[in-house]
Amino acid sequence: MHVLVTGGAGYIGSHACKALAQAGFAPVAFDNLSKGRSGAVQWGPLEVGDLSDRARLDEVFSTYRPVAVMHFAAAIEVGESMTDPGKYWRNNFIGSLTLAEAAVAAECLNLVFSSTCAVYDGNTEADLTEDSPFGPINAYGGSKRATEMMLGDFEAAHRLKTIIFRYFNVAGAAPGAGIGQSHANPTHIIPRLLIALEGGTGHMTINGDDYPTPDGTCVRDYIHVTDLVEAHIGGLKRLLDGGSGGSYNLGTGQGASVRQVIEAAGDLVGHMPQIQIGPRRPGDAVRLVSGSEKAHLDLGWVPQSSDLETILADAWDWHKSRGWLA
Ligand SMILES: NC(=O)c1ccc[n+]([C@@H]2O[C@H](COP(=O)([O-])OP(=O)(O)OC[C@H]3O[C@@H](n4cnc5c(N)ncnc54)[C@H](O)[C@@H]3O)[C@@H](O)[C@H]2O)c1
Ligand SMILES: O=c1ccn([C@@H]2O[C@H](COP(=O)(O)OP(=O)(O)O[C@H]3O[C@H](CO)[C@@H](O)[C@H](O)[C@H]3O)[C@@H](O)[C@H]2O)c(=O)[nH]1
Repeated sequence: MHVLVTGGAGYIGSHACKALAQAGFAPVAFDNLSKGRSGAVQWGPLEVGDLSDRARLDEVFSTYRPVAVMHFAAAIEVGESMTDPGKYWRNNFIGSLTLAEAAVAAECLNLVFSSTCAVYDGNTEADLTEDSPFGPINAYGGSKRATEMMLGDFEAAHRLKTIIFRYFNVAGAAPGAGIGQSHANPTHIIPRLLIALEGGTGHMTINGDDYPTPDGTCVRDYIHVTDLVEAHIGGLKRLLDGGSGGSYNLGTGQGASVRQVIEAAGDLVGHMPQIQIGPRRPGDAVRLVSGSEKAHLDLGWVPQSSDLETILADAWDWHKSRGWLA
C-alpha cells in the first residue's frame, strides 16, 4: 500500500517514511528539495517535484496509486512568514489546494495534514485544546488555518477524508537512523543551540525576555519527532479502516521556556553558551502548550520519548553524527 509523503525528504517527513515502512506501508517521498535532502529518503522512492506542479502530481498519483497522502511539504519559519507572507500563502495554501485537487482527481481520498498550534490565538496564557479560539498571529499560522478550512470543504464536497494534526514544537531525532533537523541555516531553537554549544557560534540569542511568562521568555511544548509520527500511523490506520477525519493537537502538555531549554541543553553538554538578549521576533506567540487529551482518547496515542532530556539527547546525538552534511 503506497502512501504519498509530501515533504518526505524533510525532517518530519523522513521520520514519517521510516515509521510507515515499519508499519508495513510503502512510502513514496515527493519533495522539491528546497529544504529537504535526498539522503534522508531511505525507505522508498523519491519523486522530485513541486506542489505547484499539477501535471507532476498527477503523474506521481498515476504511477503509484497511493491509498493516502501524508502532507508535510511547506515553508515553516514563523519569522520569515512575517517578512515574506506571499511565500507562505503561495507554497502552503495554494500548494495544498493543488495537492488536494490532484488527490481528488486520482480518487485518493485519505489525507493526513501537518498543521500547527500556530493556528490558535498565541497571545492567550491558557493551555490550548482543539476548541480554543483561532487567531493566527502570523502568516505561517494563517496559511495553515486556511488550508484546514479548504480541506474541510473538500471533505464535504469530494469525500476527501482528512485528519488534521496540529503539532506543537517538534524536536529530537530517531536514534541511529541518520535523519534529523538538517536545514543549512536553522532558525529553530534546538538546532541553533546545539550549534552554539558545539562551538560553532558559542553564543545564543534569546528573542526577547520581556514576555508575560515566569522567566520572561516564550514558552513552547516540545514533542519528540518519533512520538509525533506514531500518531500519524494511528490516524492513517483509522482513515483506512473507514473511520472519520478530525483535528488533533499533538503536544505533551508540558511547557518549557526558551531559558529552560537552553539550561537543559547546557546540563546535557556540560557547559552553557554565552547568552545575549535580542529583540522579540515578529510573529512569536507568548505561550503554546497543549491542553488536549483528544489524540490519546481517540487514537490511543501516548508520547513515549517527549521529555526534554530525551529530546535534547537524541537531537545532540544526531547533531554530532551529521558532520558530513552541509
Ligand atoms: N518542525 C516543527 O516544529 C513543526 C511544527 C508544526 C508543524 N510543522 C509542519 O510539519 C511539516 C514538516 O515540517 P519540517 O519541520 O519537517 O520541515 P522541513 O523543512 O524539514 O520539511 C519540509 C519539506 O517540504 C519540502 N517542500 C517545501 N515546499 C515544497 C513544495 N512546494 N513542493 C515540494 N516540496 C516542498 C522541503 O524541501 C522539505 O523537505 C510542515 O508542514 C510544517 O509546517 C512543523
Ligand atoms: O535562536 C533562537 C531561536 C529561537 N528562539 C525562540 O525560541 C522559541 C521557539 O522558536 P522556534 O524553535 O523557531 O519554533 P517556533 O517559532 O515556535 O515554530 C516552530 O513551532 C511551531 C509550533 O509552535 C511550528 O508551527 C513551526 O513550524 C515551527 O517552526 C521562539 O520563542 C523563538 O523566538 C530564540 O529565542 N532564539
